[in-house]
Amino acid sequence: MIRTGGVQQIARGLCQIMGREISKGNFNTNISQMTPRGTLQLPWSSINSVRTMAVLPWPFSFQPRDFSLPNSSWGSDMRRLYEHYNSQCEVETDDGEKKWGVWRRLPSYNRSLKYATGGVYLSKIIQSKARLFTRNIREQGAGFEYVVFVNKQEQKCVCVFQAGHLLEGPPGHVHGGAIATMIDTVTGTHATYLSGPVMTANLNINYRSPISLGSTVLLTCSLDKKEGRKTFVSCQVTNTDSSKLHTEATGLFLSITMGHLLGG
Ligand SMILES: CCCCCCCCCCCCCCCC(=O)SCCNC(=O)CCNC(=O)[C@H](O)C(C)(C)COP(=O)(O)OP(=O)(O)OC[C@H]1O[C@@H](n2cnc3c(N)ncnc32)[C@H](O)[C@@H]1OP(=O)(O)O
Repeated sequence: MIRTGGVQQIARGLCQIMGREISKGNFNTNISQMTPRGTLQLPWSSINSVRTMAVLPWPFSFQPRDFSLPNSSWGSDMRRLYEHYNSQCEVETDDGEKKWGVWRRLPSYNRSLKYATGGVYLSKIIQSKARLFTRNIREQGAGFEYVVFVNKQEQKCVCVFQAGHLLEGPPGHVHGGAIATMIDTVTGTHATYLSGPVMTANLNINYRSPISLGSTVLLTCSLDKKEGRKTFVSCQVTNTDSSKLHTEATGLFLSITMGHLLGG
């Protein structure tokens, strides 16, 4: 149920972007409802008093850049693994129809919900400058280059991650905080995919072997269990053929309402 004015504002804002209207009702999106073209199928059937609701564009900004698509900074490992999973995202049936495959590539933008106020600190001026932490470095290849694919059947996801030169920790190697950031991002995205909006409550990380700066690694996440509002996810960071373990982690994610994000 919509509980706060802020949530209603978001719902209205999203609908206004799309030139549609909503008066009241539920607003609980799940990124598993994204369609092949990166649009989002909102659960409009659960919204009362809604006029013409159908498939709406992903509610970030107008024609946002999708950072999960290949760019010229991607090395051969990054491209090869992207192709490996991307080729399994869509399959062609005997009668030539395109259908989802076992994997889905999740689009990635530099701003999540545009209308989140973030409480009193995120003024309208600051809000317009807010950016997703992992997507805030303009230079391609300098920071976090990554793409996430999810496999709903197996309730797992993989992230292909190429660590840029601005992520240095120990000389020539990736900073532990940058690795933790990627683990939080990918496990959090996976938990959101499985359970809807969540926040990280607990993250345990063991660093087993350093990651060379500029190299590409795989983050593989799987669902351990779901208990009420709790989603438990584990994650392994390995080299590209999974023969070497770099990092392993477990995370607890708690389902939240949109009001929790808005401070409402
Ligand atoms: C949204 C739309 C998405 C759109 C798609 C966009 C995709 C774009 C990708 C970006 C992906 C980035 C992903 C980053 C994700 C973050 O980094 S989130 C930021 C870091 N996390 C935070 O700031 C969270 C801060 N903490 C909190 O807000 C609150 O503590 C929480 C986590 C919401 C929980 O509070 P609460 O809801 O009041 O829950 P509470 O009643 O305290 O506890 C409920 C249960 O959980 C247990 N629990 C709570 N905390 C813990 C804990 N730390 N350890 C163990 N148990 C715990 C309690 O013991 C309790 O258990 P039971 O007694 O029920 O068995």
